[in-house]
Amino acid sequence: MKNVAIVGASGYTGGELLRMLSVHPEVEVTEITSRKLDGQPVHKTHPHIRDTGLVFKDKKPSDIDADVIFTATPHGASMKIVPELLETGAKVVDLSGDYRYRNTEVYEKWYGMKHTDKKNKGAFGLPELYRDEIEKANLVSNPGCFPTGAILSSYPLVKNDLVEKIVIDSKSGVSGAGVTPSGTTHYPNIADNVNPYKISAHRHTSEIQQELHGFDDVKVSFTPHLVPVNRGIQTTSHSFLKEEHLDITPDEIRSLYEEEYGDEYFIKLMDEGEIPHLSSVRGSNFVHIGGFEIDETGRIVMLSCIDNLVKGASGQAIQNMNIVLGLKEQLGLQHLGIYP
Ligand SMILES: NC(=O)C1=CN([C@@H]2O[C@H](COP(=O)(O)OP(=O)(O)OC[C@H]3O[C@@H](n4cnc5c(N)ncnc54)[C@H](OP(=O)(O)O)[C@@H]3O)[C@@H](O)[C@H]2O)C=CC1
Ligand SMILES: CC(=O)N[C@@H](CCC(=O)OP(=O)(O)O)C(=O)O
Repeated sequence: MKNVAIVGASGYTGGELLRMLSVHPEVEVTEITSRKLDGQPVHKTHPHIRDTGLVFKDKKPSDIDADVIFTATPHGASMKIVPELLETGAKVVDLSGDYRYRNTEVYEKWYGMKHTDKKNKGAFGLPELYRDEIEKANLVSNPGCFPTGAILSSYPLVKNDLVEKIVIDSKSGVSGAGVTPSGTTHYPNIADNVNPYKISAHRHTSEIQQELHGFDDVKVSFTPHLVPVNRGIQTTSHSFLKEEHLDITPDEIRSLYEEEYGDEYFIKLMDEGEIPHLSSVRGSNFVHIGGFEIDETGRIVMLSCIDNLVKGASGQAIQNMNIVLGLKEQLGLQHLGIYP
């Protein structure tokens, strides 16, 4: 058994890590930290996590003793904590945006703050693309929730150099905004509504661009929307074919996805005409990808659905932990979505 600690365990992704790790056969959560809940039993905050004996502690990072530590903390906070955690000899999986950028200047521009830890570099924790790097890493930087669905559903198109521009439109459940209530997440503003936000400059644009732009300078734009569901991200990507590829067929597009993801346990490609739904992936680490249609203007329409708290955060973080520990990648993550 390996010991696991969760820093910032009072938040939504912390709770989700606890839920999923409770049935993991090879690891045990031994420490959970919170600054404000010091001394409180876990179920007072996460009522579904019972009988663990776990109590929140307000601990200094250097006093945490575990084989793997998840930092489920906001960006800006993680980079202050992670260097000390790495010095304990633990492997760290960070859920924030702090270590996702190969170029910290891009981070500083989009997050509007100085990066205070330029020494430690994280492997980008999207296993379907970077498994080999993750395997060797001491620090894994879990991707953002929107980028996970957006990158995976567009990657085969850019890898094969087919498109010149991608316009990504995503709808997110409200748990994506974290545990702290705000005006934006207030029930009357959310219910019966669809709220576009940060319509041309959401920070995840830069993360998606980092992963997709490198291929022949494809132009990537992104707009998120809040929808009245607790969990899930539905993404529709409009990719515009290059002039020289206008004769490609939907079947040929599908074959590229089958080639890329055929062996990927967590990626399910929908049948022809089948639309992926949030209700099929909720609570699971699966990504459902569909679409594969091309309209008269040469626009490929791709669709993806994930659970933002699972494949978009804590599930993917556990997938990364499994890889780092040399365990079977699916351990503790095999359960299906809770349809309907
Ligand atoms: N929610 C989601 O769907 C996703 C979230 N993420 C990222 O994962 C991370 C955690 O997200 P989420 O669980 O939703 O966030 P929450 O806001 O729900 O929880 C974060 C927790 O971090 C602790 N915290 C806040 N500030 C600090 C600080 N300065 N130092 C130490 N601890 C601090 C708080 O605990 P306390 O006050 O008790 O100490 C808080 O409960 C964030 O970086 C987020 O951007 C990534 C993908 C998806
Ligand atoms: C619905 C909602 O508010 N979602 C968050 C993104 C989720 C997230 O946590 O992103 P990082 O890990 O990159 O911080 C947002 O748009 O800021």
